[in-house]
Amino acid sequence: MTATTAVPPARPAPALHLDGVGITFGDFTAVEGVDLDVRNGEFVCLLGPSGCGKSTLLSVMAGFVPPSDGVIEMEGHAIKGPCPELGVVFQSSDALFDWLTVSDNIAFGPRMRGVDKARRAEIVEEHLRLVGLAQHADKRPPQLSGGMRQRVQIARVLANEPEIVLMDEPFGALDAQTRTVMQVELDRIWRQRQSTVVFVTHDIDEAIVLADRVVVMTAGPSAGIKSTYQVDLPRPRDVDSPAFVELRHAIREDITAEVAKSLGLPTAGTTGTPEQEVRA
Ligand SMILES: Nc1ncnc2c1ncn2[C@@H]1O[C@H](COP(=O)(O)OP(=O)(O)OP(=O)(O)O)[C@@H](O)[C@H]1O
Repeated sequence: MTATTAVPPARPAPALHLDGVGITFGDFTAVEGVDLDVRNGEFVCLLGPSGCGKSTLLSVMAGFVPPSDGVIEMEGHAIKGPCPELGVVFQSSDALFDWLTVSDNIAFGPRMRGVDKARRAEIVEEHLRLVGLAQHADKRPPQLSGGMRQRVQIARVLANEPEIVLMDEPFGALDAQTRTVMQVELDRIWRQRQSTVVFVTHDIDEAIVLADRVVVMTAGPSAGIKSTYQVDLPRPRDVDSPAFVELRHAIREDITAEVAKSLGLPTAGTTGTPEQEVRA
């Protein structure tokens, strides 16, 4: 007779795993001791005071900069540099090729990967539809508005079918109305694609509208994770709902405390405690 032992199914490695990540520039420590797991299909927003190290942390996740300390892995493998599995959307749409049409900008990545012409045409059509730019396929980026250019950038990144999309304040340069529309659009696109997203912003409402989890960073230097908020509100989110307003208030207090600390001001009346987990 043979004895059998039930083996629990292996848990898939997180999409992104950061363990004790630190980033220094010379003798300046920008980020220190960051532990963070991002699940597959999760939308995580990194929020924090200006200059705390959000973009720096994102650059490390993108493989642009190696961490000075700690480990960073994608699906269980060390990130050694930029790779097609990691798509990056920047704040400015300067990364677009102004001399190419919208279609050709979207087709660029697949062409570089050797995708044949017929399949490229399908990818372009699908992504033009996804970002609502089918009517503008033959225009060039300078002929588009800021919001449209950002949608081209998003389409171009998604056309490469990255496992993880890293976004560094992609709507930061847009006016308030366009920004709100883009947040709704991105929420819709993400729900359709269910990609893993890490999104940097300093806009609290933007983070709550988009995220499954909001990660609030401490003020630098040596910035780390102050608190995380699991956002379980139904999508699309109602910015005027009591739960949204309450969460906005809690996060604002958290960040205000960090800004005050960095300016050497008193922080009485704030709620933040290190690494707290809050559900909304
Ligand atoms: N290449 C570099 N050399 C030296 N210091 C740097 C470098 N890049 C970033 N820093 C410093 O690291 C800190 C974090 O910068 P970072 O741009 O990541 O902040 P941030 O949170 O994204 O800011 P913001 O919200 O204003 O965009 C800042 O003090 C910045 O001056």
